[in-house]
Amino acid sequence: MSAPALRALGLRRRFAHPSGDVEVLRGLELSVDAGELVTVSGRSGSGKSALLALLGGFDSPDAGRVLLGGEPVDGAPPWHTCAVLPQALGLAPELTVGENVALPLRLRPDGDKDGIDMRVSALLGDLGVGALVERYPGEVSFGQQQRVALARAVSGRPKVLLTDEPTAHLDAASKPAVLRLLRRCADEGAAVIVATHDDQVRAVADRRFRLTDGVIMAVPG
Ligand SMILES: Nc1ncnc2c1ncn2[C@@H]1O[C@H](COP(=O)(O)OP(=O)(O)OP(=O)(O)O)[C@@H](O)[C@H]1O
Repeated sequence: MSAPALRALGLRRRFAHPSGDVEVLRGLELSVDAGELVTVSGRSGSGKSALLALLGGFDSPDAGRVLLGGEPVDGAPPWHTCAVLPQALGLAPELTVGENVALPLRLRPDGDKDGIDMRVSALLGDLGVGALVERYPGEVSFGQQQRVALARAVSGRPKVLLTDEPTAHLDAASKPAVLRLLRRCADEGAAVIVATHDDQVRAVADRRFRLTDGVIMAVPG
């Protein structure tokens, strides 16, 4: 049997503050298979973003480990292995919208370079921001930037996709396309983990978790 796409084992993370340390994760366990979409909810400050930073290799746990496809994570893996959509988005301001979305495809060692433009316009079109392809991130709204950053995260067909509140700045008309894309990524074989407060995201998930007191628990749909 193949290893889960993503596994977190006994994750602990403590942050030092002058007013007292905060232990955000206290032995957290999580296992997500390829093709699954899971949500992680929890009150503001419960540690969802801290968890995604550990899963994506942008931060190191005080104890425990993260395995991607059975291999230990040591620093941020390449985009086609694990792509992250953080709340801050992280679009490159000096690249156009289209160039940002193309980046993971250009960096993918085994990628079909001929199909890049077509995939970029298809993704941006699906998300309703196709007309923005030649603009720079600073020339589009935050909600539009969020969809561009999602298109960039998924463009390289990552095995694991980590997204932090991907619907937080979207209006009702823009959201269904984002939900469809997250679902499609999982249906095409990615392990998709979404930190969210949004019931509509939870509705399209295969499994739902809640992060409370540093550990994660499954919650019914
Ligand atoms: N780099 C850091 N240094 C110190 N404290 C931190 C750091 N990152 C997070 N924290 C603290 O860890 C806790 C969890 O923060 P985190 O951003 O993970 O919460 P969250 O569940 O994602 O919240 P939200 O739903 O508001 O985005 C908070 O108390 C926060 O202040």
